[in-house]
Amino acid sequence: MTAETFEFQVEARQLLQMMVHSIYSNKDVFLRELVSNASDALDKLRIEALRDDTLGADVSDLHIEIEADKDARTLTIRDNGIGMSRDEVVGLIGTIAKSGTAEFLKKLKEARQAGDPDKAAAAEGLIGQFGVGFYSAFMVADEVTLLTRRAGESTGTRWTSTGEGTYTIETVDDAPQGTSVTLRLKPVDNDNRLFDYTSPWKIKEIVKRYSDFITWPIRLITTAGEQKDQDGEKDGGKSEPETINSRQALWARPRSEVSDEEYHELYKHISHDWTDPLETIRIHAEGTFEYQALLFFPAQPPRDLFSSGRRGVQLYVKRVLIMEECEELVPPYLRFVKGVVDAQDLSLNISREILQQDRHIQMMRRRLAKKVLSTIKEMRVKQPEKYTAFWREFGPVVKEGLLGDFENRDAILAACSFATTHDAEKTATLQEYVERMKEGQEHIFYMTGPSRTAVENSPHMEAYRDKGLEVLVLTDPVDELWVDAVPEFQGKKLRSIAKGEAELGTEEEKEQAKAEREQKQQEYGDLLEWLGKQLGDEVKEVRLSSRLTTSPACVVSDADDATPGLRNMLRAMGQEMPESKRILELNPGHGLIAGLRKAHAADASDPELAAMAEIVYGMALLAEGGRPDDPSRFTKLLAERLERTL
Ligand SMILES: Nc1ncnc2c1ncn2[C@@H]1O[C@H](COP(=O)(O)OP(=O)(O)OP(=O)(O)O)[C@@H](O)[C@H]1O
Repeated sequence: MTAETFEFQVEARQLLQMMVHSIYSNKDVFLRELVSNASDALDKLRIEALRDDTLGADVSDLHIEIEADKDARTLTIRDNGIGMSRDEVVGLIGTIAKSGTAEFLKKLKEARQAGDPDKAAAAEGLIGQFGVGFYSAFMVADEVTLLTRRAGESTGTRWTSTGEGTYTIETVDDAPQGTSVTLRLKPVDNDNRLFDYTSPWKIKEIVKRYSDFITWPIRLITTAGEQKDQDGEKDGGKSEPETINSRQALWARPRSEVSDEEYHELYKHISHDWTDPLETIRIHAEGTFEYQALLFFPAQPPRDLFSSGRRGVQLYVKRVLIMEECEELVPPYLRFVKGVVDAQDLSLNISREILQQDRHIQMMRRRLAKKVLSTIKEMRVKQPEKYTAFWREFGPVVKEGLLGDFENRDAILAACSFATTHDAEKTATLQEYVERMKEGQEHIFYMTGPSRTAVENSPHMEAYRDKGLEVLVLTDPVDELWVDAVPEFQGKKLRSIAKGEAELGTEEEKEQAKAEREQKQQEYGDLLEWLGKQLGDEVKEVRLSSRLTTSPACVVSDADDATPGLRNMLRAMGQEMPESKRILELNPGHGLIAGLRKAHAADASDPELAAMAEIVYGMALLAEGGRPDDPSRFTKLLAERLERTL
C-alpha cells in the first residue's frame, strides 16, 4: 500500500514544535511517556479481554520491550497491548482534540513575550494535560515511526513523521498486534542533555527512575550489530531480553522504603500530569476487608475540572488493574483526587452496575472521602501556605460537597475556609468566625457576589462595617447554593446581609433602632407609598433601611428569595426562573432621600419626581454590581438632571 501524507492540525503542530524546541531541559522524560503509553495499552487490552472473550487476543505474555540499536542509532519501544486502528492513529496522534488548546498556546506565547518566566513555567507545566506524551519522542528523535495493529483487527498501520508539519500513513498487512514506536535518535549532545539513549545503562537508569513500578515487565534488548561480534558477543548482536523494572506495587511497599520521587512518578503515570503532586496520601486498611490506597492531590487543576473530564481513581484487585476511572470510589466533589485503590477481595470482572451497590466499594468510598477531608484540614492547620494554594484552586469543588454529602458535612466545613472582611489577606474557617463573633451577635453574616470588590463596596455592607461586624465574602458560584443548604454552624445560623431586614447590635440597640425607624416611618410614609406605586413594576416594597449609612439606597431580597447571582446561575443552567420582585431600601440619613421627601411633600405631582424615582432605583442596582433594565434611559435621565446643576 502506498503511503498517504497528511498535515498536522495547526494546534498539534504548535505543541509539537514546542516539544521539539525543548521546553523541557530534561529530555529523558520521553521514555517515561512512551513506556507509560505502552503500559496503558496493556492495561486496556487486559480489561477489554476480561469483558469480551471473543476478542481473540493473546494475553498470555503481555509486556513492554525496549530495543536499542547502537549502530543504527534507533530505539524501539514495543508493546503487545490494545494497539490502534487507522482512524485512531489519525485522531489520536495527528490531532489535539482537547478544547482550549489554542487559548493555552496563546497564553503561553504571551507569558513568554512578556518575559515572565514564572508564568511561562506555570503554563508549560500544563502542557501534559493536552495529551502530548507521544510528541515528546521528537525531543530526542529526528524521525519517529509508529507501527500498530489493534487487537481484533487484521491489518495494521504505519505512521511516520519527522515532526515538521506532515506525517505519512500506510496500511500494513503483517504488523504484530500492539504498538511499536521506533525513534531515529538525534546525535548525542551531552551539553544539551541529549544523552546516548541506546546505552543500556542510560535506559536502565531512566526506567528505574520513572517507570519501576509499572506492573508489566519492561524488557531490554540491546543490539550492537557487527561491533558486538568482534567483542565476542552473540551472533547477530541481539542480547537476551532482560527485565529491568522491579514491578513492585508502590502502594504495597512500606512507606519507609519508597522515596517521594517514586510516589511522584506513579502520580504522573496515572494522572497524565507532568508536574509533581501537591500531596500524597497513603491508606493501609487491614482486617476483614483489606485494601491499600495511594491518593494524590494535583498541584494544578485539570482544565476539565468543571466539565465532564477524567475522574475517579484506578481500581486494582490484587495488583491487577480492573478499572481506570472508578467514579464510585470518590464522591464527585473530590473528583480532582487521583490515585490507586488496590483491594484484596473483589471480583475481577465486577461491573459498573454492581460496583455502585457493592458494600466494600461503599466502605472504601467513605473511608477515602474522610481521609481526603481530614488531610485537607490538616494541611490547613499545619501547612497554611500549601493549603492556600490548594484551596484557591480546589475550594470551589470541595464546597460542592456541602450540597449533598450530609454525612461528611462537618468534615467538609472543617476543611473549608472563606474570604472575610476581617482580614483581606487571610481566609477564615467558620470556627474562627464564631470565636470572633461580637457579644449579642446571633448570626454568621455573609454576602455573595461576583467579586470581593463588588461585595466590599456594596451598600449592604455599610452598617456591618460601621458596627465592626465581620462578614464572609463569598464569590464562588457554588457559594450561592451551599449557604442555603447549610442551615447553621454550632447553633449559629448563616444569614445573608443582602436579604431580609438588617437587625444589628445588642437587644437594646435593636429596640432603639426600631423606635427611630418607626418615627421616621411616619415622616416618610407618604414618600414610601408613592414610590411603591411609582416603581411597582420593578419592586415589591419600598422601605426605610437600617443597613445603610452612606449610600442613599440599596436593593435587597426577601429572606427566602434567591439572590440575583443565584437566579443568573440557575438560568444559565437552563432552569425556569419566574420573575421575583425585590425590595428597595432608602437611607433617610442621606441628603438625596431627605431632599426627595421634601420635594414630594411640596408638590407630589411634580413630573421631575418620577424621573428621580427611577434614578434612585437605578443607582441602587448599580451599587450592588447589577444594572438598570434600560441603561440608556437611565443615563439619559441622569444626564438631564446633571445638566441642570451646571
Ligand atoms: N502504545 C500505544 N498503544 C495504544 N495506544 C496508544 C499508544 N501510545 C499512544 N496511544 C494512544 O494515543 C493517545 C495519545 O497519546 P499521547 O501520549 O500523545 O497522549 P496521552 O497518553 O493521552 O497523554 P500523556 O501521554 O500526555 O499523558 C493515547 O491516549 C492513546 O490512546
